[in-house]
Amino acid sequence: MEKYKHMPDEWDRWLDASVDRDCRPADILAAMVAANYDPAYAEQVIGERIARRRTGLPAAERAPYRYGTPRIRHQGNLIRTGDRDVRVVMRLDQPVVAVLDNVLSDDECDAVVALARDRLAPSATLSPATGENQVRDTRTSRGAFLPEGDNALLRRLNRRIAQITNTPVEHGEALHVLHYGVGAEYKPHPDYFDPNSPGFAATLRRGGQRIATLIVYLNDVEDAGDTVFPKLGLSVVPKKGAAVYFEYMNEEGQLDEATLHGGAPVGAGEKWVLTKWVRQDVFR
Ligand SMILES: O=C(O)CCC(=O)C(=O)O
Ligand SMILES: [Fe+2]
Repeated sequence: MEKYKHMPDEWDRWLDASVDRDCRPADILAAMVAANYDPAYAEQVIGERIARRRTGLPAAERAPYRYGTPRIRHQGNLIRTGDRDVRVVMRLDQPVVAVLDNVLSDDECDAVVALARDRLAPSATLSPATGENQVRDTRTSRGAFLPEGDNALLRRLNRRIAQITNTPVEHGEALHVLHYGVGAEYKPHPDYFDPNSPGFAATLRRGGQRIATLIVYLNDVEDAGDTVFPKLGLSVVPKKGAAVYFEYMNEEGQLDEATLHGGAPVGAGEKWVLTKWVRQDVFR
């Protein structure tokens, strides 16, 4: 039977009551999954409900995001890094999104793919409700973190990306590679962690909130697989060595929901990306 991805009023009231009684998120989730709810859907609504109870405000009633000066800086179309001239192709200011070219050379892209290929594992997502890492149909790619260690290429890329994002290198998480086969996708999501979701407390202690993301395309995709921003009607088409940058936390700690994005299903061929998520503080 098809799993439920919406809730009748009766269940809605049950969920409110369970949250009000401080039931354990894992128990609420287990009850919903036993009643045939889609697990990813259940985690999402439970996380949101707890978050709403803690802030007392639904998302629509919070203060609108205030835009400051974008972190990323360029002169003309140029971002000069220590070892490579990166080009800005497109910039949007609200939300802050930029499309960059010439971020990695073809050889660097191939070398990163070669490094990651044998380390891939099914991509997991962190449950907003329980904080567990789970494999869900919202994310059907395979991925691997690439800790820098003593790898000269990764070290160079981490430094270059820190210069592009104008953030300290220590604030970056380890580089992360994703591989999508035909039909694989990453459904729209924010990259930041809702600070009120109980499942995200542990990761938020490791360097604070995520503030910005750089996604570098490591190959040309035969068909589709765009990075989509559904609230903007924007699709960034993968191009080997190019990248999309976006930022979503300002100095006041507000989070920009307009940066919701996903990896659309790959139509033909395969898609490889390299992601850098940047934290507020030193990431440990
Ligand atoms: O594959 C994409 O285009 C999006 C990847 C993504 O959203 C991420 O790595 O956070
Ligand atoms: Fe993302």
